[in-house]
Amino acid sequence: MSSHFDFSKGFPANEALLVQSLKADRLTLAIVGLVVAYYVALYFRQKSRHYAPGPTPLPIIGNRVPTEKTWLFFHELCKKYGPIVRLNMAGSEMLILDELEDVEELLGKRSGNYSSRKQLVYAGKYRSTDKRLVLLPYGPLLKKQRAAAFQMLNSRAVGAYEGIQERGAMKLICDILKQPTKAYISIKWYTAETLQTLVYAKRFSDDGKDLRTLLHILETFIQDMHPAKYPVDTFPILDWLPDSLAKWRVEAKQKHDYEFGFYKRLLNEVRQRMENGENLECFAARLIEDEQKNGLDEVSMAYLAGSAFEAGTDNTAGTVLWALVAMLLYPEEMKKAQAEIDRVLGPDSNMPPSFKNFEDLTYCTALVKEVFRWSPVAPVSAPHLSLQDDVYKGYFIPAGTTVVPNIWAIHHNEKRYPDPFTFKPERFMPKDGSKLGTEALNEGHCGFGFGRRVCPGQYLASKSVWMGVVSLLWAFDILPPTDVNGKPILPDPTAVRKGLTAEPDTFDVVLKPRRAIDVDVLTQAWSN
Ligand code: HEM
Repeated sequence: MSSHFDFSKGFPANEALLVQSLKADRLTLAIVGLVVAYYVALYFRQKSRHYAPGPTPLPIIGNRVPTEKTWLFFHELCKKYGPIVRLNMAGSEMLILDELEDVEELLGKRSGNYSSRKQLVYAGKYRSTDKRLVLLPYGPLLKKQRAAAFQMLNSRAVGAYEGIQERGAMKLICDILKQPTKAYISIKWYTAETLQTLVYAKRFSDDGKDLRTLLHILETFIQDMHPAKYPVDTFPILDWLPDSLAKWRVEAKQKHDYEFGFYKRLLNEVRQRMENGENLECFAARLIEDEQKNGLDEVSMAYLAGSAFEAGTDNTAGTVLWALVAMLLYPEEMKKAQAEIDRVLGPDSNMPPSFKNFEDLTYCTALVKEVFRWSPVAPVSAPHLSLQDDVYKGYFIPAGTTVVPNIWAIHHNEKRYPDPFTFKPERFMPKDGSKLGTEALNEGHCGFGFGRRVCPGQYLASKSVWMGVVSLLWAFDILPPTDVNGKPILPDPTAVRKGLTAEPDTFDVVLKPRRAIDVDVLTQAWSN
């Protein structure tokens, strides 16, 4: 029997199947061969290069990183392997930096190479349609957005917002006096409303509907931007799946529609008011006026204004909340700050401190700086991404490495800050007895990040924290509740909310007025 087929006549069905499966087998073999060759080549290439030390990655998935208290996990690795640790997550390089000297060199002096961000498929591509400043890669859109933000937030410009911050802090005191059990939401209201006034020239309505929407957006966003939260951010190949098999994509797009709708509405309200002839002094109005010059489209403008609103609210409020935790655990430091306030304003003052008192409240300023150090609200900053191959201290750092500065570890480095776990404002008191200006709030710690991606809102933020904390210290004794035996119930300073940032976990606090405050007088002062 001939073993040859007549190709022109086609195959009997089972023979056709045989040929098809032979072809498929060959294809599979070729693909497997290519993949193996790729990994073998990668292995030898990596072997020939001297990478920073780190734990051995598991096959295919690489190293795993927890989504909670990531900074502690990174610090433990650095204790074992040294201050520079390399991780590999499914082929994606990551470098953990535990010491300031290395961070300053790479993210500071070499910032031309280390100022991008890794593209996050879920939070960046789908949720933010690649328009949210904090997630933008290095490039023209980032430069445009940062330049526009700089105009509103540079150290000189923020001097003009002091009145807004002072009035916001007065309202904070009134809100807590009226509803002492709702301090948490009053603090969020304070930081968010300061920003809403600056960005959109409006206050929240009494029902706080917009605040709730913003907090809802933030709650999910700080979790979504964790690079280890969604498998697609580790295995981008999953993005090839159709929507029917990628429910996460549908969900990310829904979140985009929701938040973009919200930010667009706020921007359009400003546009409408300008068209109605109102002369508005706010960031959104500047963006609308400079639309042509800035070259930003509507989505970019809505996200940029929204970014200032959202990036500022949570971190600023989180830091004020950490100050409360510190006061509960370190009552002596609280008393020293209150004694200073009473000395400067007079024990019977009926109005809270203002920025005019800043230079006389040195201990309070040192206390606020210590809060930034003791419990940084952004413990691993926002990771940077390198653009080109580099060599540092003999270690090869390939292009596309995610570089994580461990701010928490830097702030708890014993050599830099002796007795680092203790809250000690004295460490920031000038040795020569000189006064501190507002710029001092941002010095001596690195809570606002590094290099070309340093927080653009840092000058506004540190002054908002100062004003909030000093006003609370003026108005209230910050006390722990007690249990049935009269024992104080103290917060755990290591308990944090889930996500890449670290707001303290829920804790109970008693805010007891320490002076007679006329709420009507104060209300009149802030509502003007
Ligand atoms: C206490 C409050 C705040 C803290 C601790 C804080 C901290 C940070 C940190 C660590 C980063 C990442 C920096 C880096 O990548 O190296 C950052 C980025 C950013 N922050 Fe803040 N921030 C605060 C308040 C604010 C405020 C009030 C605003 C706006 C009004 C703001 C706007 C931004 C923006 C837009 C980015 C992204 C910058 C970029 O990716 O280029 N932040 N912040």
